[in-house]
Amino acid sequence: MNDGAPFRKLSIIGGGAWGAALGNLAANNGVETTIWAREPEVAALINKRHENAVFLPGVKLNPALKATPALEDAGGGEAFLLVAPVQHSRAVMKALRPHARPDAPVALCSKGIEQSTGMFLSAVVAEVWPEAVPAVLSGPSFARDVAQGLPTAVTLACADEALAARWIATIGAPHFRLYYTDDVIGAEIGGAVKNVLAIAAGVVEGKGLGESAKAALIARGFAEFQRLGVALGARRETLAGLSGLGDLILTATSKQSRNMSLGFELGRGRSLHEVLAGRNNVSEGVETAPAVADIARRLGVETPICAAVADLVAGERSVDGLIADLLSRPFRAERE
Ligand SMILES: NC(=O)C1=CN([C@@H]2O[C@H](COP(=O)(O)OP(=O)(O)OC[C@H]3O[C@@H](n4cnc5c(N)ncnc54)[C@H](O)[C@@H]3O)[C@@H](O)[C@H]2O)C=CC1
Ligand SMILES: O=C(CO)COP(=O)(O)O
Repeated sequence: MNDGAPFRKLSIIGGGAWGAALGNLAANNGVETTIWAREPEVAALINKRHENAVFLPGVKLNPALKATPALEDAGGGEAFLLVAPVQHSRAVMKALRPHARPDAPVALCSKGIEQSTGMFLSAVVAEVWPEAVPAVLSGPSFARDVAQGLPTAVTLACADEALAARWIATIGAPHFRLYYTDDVIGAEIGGAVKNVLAIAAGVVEGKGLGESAKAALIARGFAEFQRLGVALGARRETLAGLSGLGDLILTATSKQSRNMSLGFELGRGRSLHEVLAGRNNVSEGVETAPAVADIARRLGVETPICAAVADLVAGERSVDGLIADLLSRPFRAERE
C-alpha cells in the first residue's frame, strides 16, 4: 500500500487506558491530539501530570497530549478514534455528532457487541453517524505494553485503503506495527469474541483444570469464532490473524487481561457482582457474551463455550454445572 499523510488534528473519544495509549502514539507522531475523558479528574491529570493515573497509572504520557471533559471541545478533530466502552459508544457518538465533521474518518478501537441490539460498532456508526467512514483497529495489544513502547502488531481494517494509510501514518510506530486489511467485520469479530473466550480461559485457570485444558479451550474456542465469523461474512485469514487468533492467544493466556482475570475470579468461586464491584475498568466480555450467544443461535451456529460464558455471567448456571455440560458433549469430528 502507498504511504499516507497523518491527520493533523485527532480527537480521541474515551479516556481509559487504551485511549491514553493511542493518544500517546499520535502525539509522539506530532499529531495535535485531544482526548475526551468522561471524568474531569482524568482530563486534569493528563493535562497537568501527563499521566492517566486513574486508568493507566505509572506511565508517563507525551506532554503535548491534551484532554478535555467536555465532549463539544473534542469535536474539532479532522479524524476520530472511538475508544469508549462498547455499551456506551452509541450514546457518546450521538452526543458527539453535532460537534463533529459529519464525514469524518472514525477508527473503532473498542472490542465488543452492543448487547441491546446485537450490533457491531461499524453497524452502530452506520446508524448514528452515517456519513462517517469507519475503520477498525484491533489486535493483541495491552495498553500498558503499547504506552511503554514494547513491540506490538495489530490489524487496521478499512474499506478505503488510502484512508487506512492515513490512519497508519497517524498512530503507527516502529514498536506499534499496523497490518492492513479491508475485512472490517472480520477484524471486529475477533476483538469481540476473544473477550468472551478469555473469560472461559480464566475460569479454567481459576478452577485449576490445567494447562492442557486451557490449550483445548483456546483451540475449540477458535473453532467457534471461525464458524461464527464465516457465517457473518468474515474471511478466514482475518480470523487467523492478529485481530483474531493473535488477540485470543494474548487475552486468554495473560492475567493482565481484565476479561481473563475476571474469569479467573469466577473460577475461584467469587460472584460476578463481587468481582465487578472491586473494579473501575471495563471487561467487555461480560456484556458481549449474551450478544454472541444470541447471534449464534439466530444463525444456527454452535458456540457452546460462548453460550456457557453467557449463562455464567447471567447467573443462571454454576461454573461446575457448565464445565460438566461441556465435558459431556458427544464426541465428534474435529472439523465440525
Ligand atoms: N486496555 C487495553 O489494553 C485495551 C482496551 N481495548 C478496548 O478499549 C475500550 C476501552 O477500554 P479501556 O480504555 O481499557 O477502558 P478502561 O477500563 O481503562 O476505563 C474505563 C473507561 O470507560 C469509560 N466509561 C465508563 N462509563 C462510561 C459511560 N457511561 N460513557 C462513556 N464512557 C464510560 C471511562 O470513562 C473510562 O474511559 C474497550 O472496548 C476495550 O476492550 C482495546 C485494546 C486494548
Ligand atoms: O484487548 C485487549 C488486548 O488486546 C485487552 O484485553 P482486556 O480488555 O481483557 O484487558
